[in-house]
Amino acid sequence: MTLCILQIALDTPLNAVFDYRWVCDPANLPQVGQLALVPFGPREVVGLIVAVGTTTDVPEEKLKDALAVRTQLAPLSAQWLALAAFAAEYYQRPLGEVALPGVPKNLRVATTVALDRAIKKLAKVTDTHDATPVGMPTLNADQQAAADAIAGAAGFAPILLYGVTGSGKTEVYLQACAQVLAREPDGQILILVPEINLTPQLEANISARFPGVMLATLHSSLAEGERTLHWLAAHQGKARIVLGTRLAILASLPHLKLIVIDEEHDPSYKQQEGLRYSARDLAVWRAWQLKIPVVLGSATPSLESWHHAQARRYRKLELKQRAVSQATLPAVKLINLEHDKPRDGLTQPLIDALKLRLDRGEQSLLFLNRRGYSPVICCESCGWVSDCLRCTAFMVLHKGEHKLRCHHCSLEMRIPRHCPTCGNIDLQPLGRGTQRVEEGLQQMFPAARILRIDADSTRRKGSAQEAFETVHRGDVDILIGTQMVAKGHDFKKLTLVGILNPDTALFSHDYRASERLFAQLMQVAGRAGRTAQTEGGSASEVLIQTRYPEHPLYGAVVNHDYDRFATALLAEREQAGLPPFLYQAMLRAEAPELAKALEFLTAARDCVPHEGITINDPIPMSMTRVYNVDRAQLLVESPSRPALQAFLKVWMTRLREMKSRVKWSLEVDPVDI
Ligand SMILES: Nc1ncnc2c1ncn2[C@@H]1O[C@H](COP(=O)(O)OP(=O)(O)OP(=O)(O)O)[C@@H](O)[C@H]1O
Ligand SMILES: [Zn+2]
Repeated sequence: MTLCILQIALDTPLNAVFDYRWVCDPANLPQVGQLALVPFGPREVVGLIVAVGTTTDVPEEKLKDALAVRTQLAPLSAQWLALAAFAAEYYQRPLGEVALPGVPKNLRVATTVALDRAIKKLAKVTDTHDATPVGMPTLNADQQAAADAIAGAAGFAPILLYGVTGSGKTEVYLQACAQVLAREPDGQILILVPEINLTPQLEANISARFPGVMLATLHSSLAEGERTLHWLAAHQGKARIVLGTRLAILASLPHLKLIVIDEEHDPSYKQQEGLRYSARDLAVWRAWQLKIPVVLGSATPSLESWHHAQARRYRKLELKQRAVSQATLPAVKLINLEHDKPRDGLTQPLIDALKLRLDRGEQSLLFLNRRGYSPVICCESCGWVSDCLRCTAFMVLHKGEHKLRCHHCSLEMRIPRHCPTCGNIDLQPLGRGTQRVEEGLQQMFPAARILRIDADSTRRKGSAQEAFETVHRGDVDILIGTQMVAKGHDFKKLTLVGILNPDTALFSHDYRASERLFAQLMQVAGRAGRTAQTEGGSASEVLIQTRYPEHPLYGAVVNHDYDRFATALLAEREQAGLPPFLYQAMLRAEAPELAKALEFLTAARDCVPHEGITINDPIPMSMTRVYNVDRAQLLVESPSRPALQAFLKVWMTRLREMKSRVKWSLEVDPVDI
């Protein structure tokens, strides 16, 4: 028997790896990348073996024995470990906190029942290795050129697939996949989409196209058993295509040959808690590491990717036209709310346009990025408003449920019968959310089939998919929804899009707000007119209700002019010294009192020398209080990424040593400022 010392990474905030003793047959030495069960405090936890040695600094009497090594599972590859190590270092988190959550929960428990079951189940799947595509449509010349360029790219090749909405980017991905799978008999492909809701549509497409290929999906709403099975299928190389949301970027894919990120501009690729990573950025790093192509697809690329393409670090492939012949981009019109006063939130031109679609049996989409009935209720006699008791936010009226609800801390209360301050019984809803628009529409068009899709209407598992299927079947006349309906979906009968209240984002303090608003409007507008105009049917159009029709952002949407808008925004950013010309990190602190959070950040600001790094003053976050804690932030900036990284490393060590009771976190490349 041989005694070895296993160095193990565990999912804990402690920035360290832990040594354990393991006695085994020398023919069966544990390997780096294997999972092991170990005692940790009072618990038994599964960790990841990152080194196997013979010595340790831990005194003999303190050294504990590992309990088991999961030999039935092939080790995670050195490349996967390098990806986790990179993410840990770049985002300044302990390795274990990055690596272990990437492994399904079922494999991180004391028993191996679930693991053994999944292994057995997968052993029965026979892989035909037949990647012959079925029913591949003939691509247009631009699509074909793009697909060939992607499939033909050698080595590390970041590619921006810039194609207008409805230009058939999906077909380009599938065609490129077909070529890669045919060429690489074991090759695997990773396709990322920003929203779970987009997976069923694409999953169906991929399965129909490649019936002989095993497809695995990875997203947060899988049941644990399924997740284990799919993760394992990817890890064993059996799943040749893996389709997932951002978390899939950390999947183990031993034969990865191509990564596709659809709607690469989408903010959902950024994880906003725990390990605050950008799946898009990690994808580019992973492609670089493996020397493979990575495709970033969008009609409205992020300014970061656009900037890389302009500087020729990314290759730009363009699809200028809609894929379906005679389908054209919709005409975008601005309706000035100063002249056309809305009734139930809808102006007359929009009401007329809706009527026309109803008469012709076509679909319309109304987009309003605000759920609930109204964002606040108020008392007109004393000025009381429905503030949340725990947050700097209003409680939103949910009329159907007779409730006020805070969208930040989920506090709920019954709608007061009279004003809590002055007793006035006439409390008024102020402003309009999707439920209120839905109610108005029902009164206006009693015979129409109206469907609302937002986080409230799709709470039940599977209900979002059902709702989208109803729209695809054509059983809906007017669809009203939040950003959930804005992206990616290919609604074939839709000829009208109405955009109800986009102005608020024009005046945000966040410099990214206009980039986001522009992308969102272009995306939602892009849901209209994706098939050819039928005889006697309507030309597709988009009506935007605004108080600022002269704003250049709307002008760019009217002209479908991403190029000019992006170029102007980039020039502004360069002049103002903002990303992507500058690198940032945000330190956030939260405490029961704002003063404590600010005090911590002030101490943090001064605790290490920071030449070449700008550290701004600590400020309260714009929504200061959430769930009874006050939050403040400190922005750190540098024109050099390596300089910022070097500083962060020293700074984080120092901050951990401070052992402050204030809860704090760091976000590298923050997206919400
Ligand atoms: N070569 C082709 N011939 C005919 N139809 C096509 C072709 N390529 C794509 N299509 C069809 O065009 C429509 C739009 O394609 P797709 O949804 O891939 O667009 P997209 O570029 O991803 O758009 P978006 O950015 O808006 O999501 C789909 O209905 C698709 O089936
Ligand atoms: Zn609240």
